[in-house]
Amino acid sequence: MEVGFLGLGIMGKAMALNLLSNGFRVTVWNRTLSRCEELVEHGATVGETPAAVIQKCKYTVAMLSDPSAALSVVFDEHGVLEQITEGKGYIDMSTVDAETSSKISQAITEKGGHFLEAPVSGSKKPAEDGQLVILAAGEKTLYEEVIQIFDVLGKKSFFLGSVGNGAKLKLVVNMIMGSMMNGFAEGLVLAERSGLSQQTLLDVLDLGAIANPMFRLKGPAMINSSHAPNFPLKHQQKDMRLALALGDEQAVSMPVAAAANESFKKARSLGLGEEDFSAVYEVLKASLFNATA
Ligand SMILES: NC(=O)C1=CN([C@@H]2O[C@H](COP(=O)(O)OP(=O)(O)OC[C@H]3O[C@@H](n4cnc5c(N)ncnc54)[C@H](OP(=O)(O)O)[C@@H]3O)[C@@H](O)[C@H]2O)C=CC1
Ligand SMILES: O=CCCC(=O)O
Repeated sequence: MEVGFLGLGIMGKAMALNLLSNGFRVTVWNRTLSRCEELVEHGATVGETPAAVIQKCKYTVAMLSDPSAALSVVFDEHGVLEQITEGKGYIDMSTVDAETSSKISQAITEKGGHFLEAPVSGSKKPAEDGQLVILAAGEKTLYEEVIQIFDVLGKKSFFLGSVGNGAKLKLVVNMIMGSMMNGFAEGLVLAERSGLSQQTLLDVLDLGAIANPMFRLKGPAMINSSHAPNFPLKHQQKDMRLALALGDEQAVSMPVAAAANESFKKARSLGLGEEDFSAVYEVLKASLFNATA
C-alpha cells in the first residue's frame, strides 16, 4: 500500500519509519524538507509539498504539532486541499481540538475526500515499537480501509464515532497525564526537601497502587534533571490549554488541571518548551525552594 506522511517530528519520523519497515511504500513531506533525508535513506520518496503527496497517494497520514500547523498544511497554498479528490483518504493523527478537526473534516469531505482524526496515546518509544493507542473517529469506511496502517502503528485502535470524539478523548487523557506529572514532580521535590531519598520514593511508588509506566520511565531521569524530549513540554501545555477550553465549553470545573497548566506555562516562559514535559519539575523545584528559603 502507498501511504503519504506529512510531518516528521519526534512522532512522525518514528511512525513513518515503522511503516517503511513493515513494507509500505511511503511518500513523505516535512516543512523543514531536510528532515526527509533520513527517511529517504530507509526507502521513502519525498513529495515537495503536501499537495504533491496527496496527489500521489490514496491515503495520507499527518502528524503535526498543533491546530495551527494542522490547519496550515490543509488550507495553505500547495496544501492538502488542493489535491483532495473523490476517494482520497486523509488521516490526521495530530493532537488538536475538536473544532480544528471538524473544520478539516468538512473541507476534505466537501471535495469528495474521506477523513479520520486519529490522535494517539503513547510517546516516542511506543511510536518506534508500533505500540501506540489510536483514538480514531470520523468515517467508519475509511477506518476499515486503513486498519492495516493502524495495526502497524499501534497495539490497539478504538473507533469512537463522529469527528471530534477522538480529539476530545485524547485531550482528556493528556489533561490527566499533565496533572499527574505535576503531582509527581511536587512529590519528588517535597521528598528531597524533607531529606528523603528520591530513589526510595520511586521504589515505594512503583510497588503501590499508583505505580505506572510514566513514573517508572520518567522518574529516574527527572531526579537527575535530565529532560531529553520524548514529549515536548510545549505540546503538553498546548494539550492542557485545549482541554481547559473543552472544560469551559462543558462548564466542568478543573482546578487541578488549571494549576498544572500554569506550571507548564511558567516552564515555557523559562525556555523549557522544547524539553520533555517532565521539565516542569525544574519549575516546581525552583518555586518550592524559593517558598521555603
Ligand atoms: N511526542 C509525543 O510523545 C507525542 C506527541 N503527540 C502529538 O503529536 C503531534 C506531533 O508531536 P511531535 O512529533 O512530538 O512534535 P514535534 O515538535 O517533534 O514535530 C512537530 C511537527 O510539526 C511540524 N510543524 C510545526 N509547525 C508547522 C507548520 N506551521 N506547518 C507545517 N508543519 C509544521 C514540524 O515541522 P518542522 O520539522 O519543520 O518543524 C514537525 O514535523 C503533536 O500534536 C503532539 O501533541 C501525541 C502523542 C505523543
Ligand atoms: O500526547 C502525548 C502522550 C504521551 C504519552 O502518552 O506517553
